This record gives sequence, structure tokens and C-alpha cells, in this order.
Amino acid sequence: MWRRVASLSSALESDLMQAATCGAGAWQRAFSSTQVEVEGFERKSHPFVAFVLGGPGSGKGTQCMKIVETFGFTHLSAGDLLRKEIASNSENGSMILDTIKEGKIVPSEVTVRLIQAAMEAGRNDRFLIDGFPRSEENRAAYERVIGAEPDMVLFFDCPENEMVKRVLSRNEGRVDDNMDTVKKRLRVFSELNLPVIEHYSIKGKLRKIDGTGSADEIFERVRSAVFAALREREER
Ligand SMILES: Nc1ncnc2c1ncn2[C@@H]1O[C@H](COP(=O)(O)OP(=O)(O)O)[C@@H](O)[C@H]1O
Ligand SMILES: Nc1ccn([C@@H]2O[C@H](COP(=O)(O)OP(=O)(O)O)[C@@H](O)[C@H]2O)c(=O)n1
Ligand SMILES: [Mg+2]
Repeated sequence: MWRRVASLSSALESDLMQAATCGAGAWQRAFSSTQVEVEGFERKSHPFVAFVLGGPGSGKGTQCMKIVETFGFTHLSAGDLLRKEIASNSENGSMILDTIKEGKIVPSEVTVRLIQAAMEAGRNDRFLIDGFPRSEENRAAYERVIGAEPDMVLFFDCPENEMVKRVLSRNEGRVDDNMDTVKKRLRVFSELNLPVIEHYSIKGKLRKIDGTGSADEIFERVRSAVFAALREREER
């Protein structure tokens, strides 16, 4: 149940001042000037950002849809943003397509720019950023451009054989859902994404979720993790 709350409190004003001094432009532009409450949580001035990580086929997109339904997040999939960029015939389209076919990582400035624009257009204060950051370079570029760290990082831990099975039966006509590219994506995941996951584990931001079982079973784990992170943020 959504409830609009009165105008900005002085605490909220000081949050906004802090955001301004941090140069967190995307934060301010993405957030409307009223506080909103959903599922008992008061919404704060800086967007709550959750990165959603896991290997190809680990269930990131599936679980994001469920989080959106339950908690009112805006879902931004880095892969979807890149695929839209290809479809729109942008100047970077053919470079992005070649990179995705090879299972490699698109240059960070391209992806971060798309995420930043989507956050600014999103007008929400809860964002799920799915499939990002996939490398230390992605992570550094986000922190530099957006000027903030995520509030939580969900990591779907799933055995490789299960991920391969899911990707090969996904049937969405993706150029990278074939055995040859999946092998490359798994290698890139181990070499470039696991260090990012380790980074957030050390920072205490990682919520590792067992990605096996049915989508509903997995969501019960996710629901508790998201609920706890929103509550922690509320208490800060
Ligand atoms: N728990 C699950 N069990 C079996 N199949 C699943 C499960 N979760 C997702 N899938 C299916 O596996 C494929 C990959 O899931 P997806 O959410 O797209 O993963 P990711 O975004 O991590 O690549 C999709 O076809 C999806 O319907
Ligand atoms: N941060 C990102 C996310 C995706 N990508 C590219 O987009 C591809 C598909 O990403 P995706 O997140 O849609 O794939 P899944 O893990 O959901 O299967 C990746 O294999 C990369 O080639 C990227 O370069 N940088
Ligand atoms: Mg996905």
C-alpha cells in the first residue's frame, strides 16, 4: 500500500544537502521531492540501489521481476539496456553486438551512461541494477559517475551445470545463448565478476542467495534478504 507523506523533514533536507555536496547528481534527479512509504518502509532521499549479480542463467532477471512486484523497485537490466541500444541503431550498436556475441564486457562508460540515463528517467527511489557491475572497471566507473555505492548486492549462487541448462533452454532468441558463448561468459564471470562479488562481501554488502530450487523457493530467500536490507537502511 503506497502512502504519500508530507513535505521534506529537516533530516531529509540534510540528506539532500549531503547528496549535493557528494556531487551525486543522478540521486537527486532520480528522486521526487516527496517521501513515500511502501510496505511500512519510509522512503529516503537517496535512492536505495541493489546490484543483482550471478552467472549467466543464475536467475537474476526472474527474481528481479518478483522483487519489483513485491517491493516496488524499478528494474534496470544492464543487458537489456545494451540490447536496446543495439536495436536502436545507435553509433555504438555494432560494437556492443560484437562484444555480446563474444561474451565479453562492453566498455564501462557506455554501460554506465545507459544506467545513469535510465535512473534519471526512472523517477523512483528504489532501483535494481541487474547484471552490473560485471568487472572492477564497471564498479569503479559507476562509483565515479554516480558518486555512491549500492545499498546491497544480491548474488545468486548457482552451479554451472544448472546455469548452462537454463541458458540453453531460455528461448529468447539471444545471440549469446549458445554453448560456445555460454562457455566464454562463464569464464568472464569467474575472472572478472567474482572479484567484484568478493569486494562487496568484504564490505559487508553482499547477500548470497542459494540460486537452486524453484523460482518461488528462491524468492522466499530473496524476500527476507531485501526486507532486511530495507529495514537496515531505515534504521541508518
Ligand atoms: N529457479 C529456476 N528454475 C528453473 N529455471 C529457471 C529458474 N529461474 C529462472 N529460470 C529460467 O532460466 C532462464 C534464465 O533465467 P534468467 O532469470 O533470465 O537468468 P539471468 O538473468 O541470470 O541470466 C530463463 O529461461 C528462466 O525462465
Ligand atoms: N554490465 C554489463 C552487463 C552485460 N554486458 C553484456 O551483455 C551480455 C548479456 O548480459 P545479461 O546480463 O543480459 O545476461 P544474463 O547474465 O542475464 O544471461 C553479457 O554477456 C555482456 O556481453 C556487459 O558487457 N556489461
Ligand atoms: Mg538476465
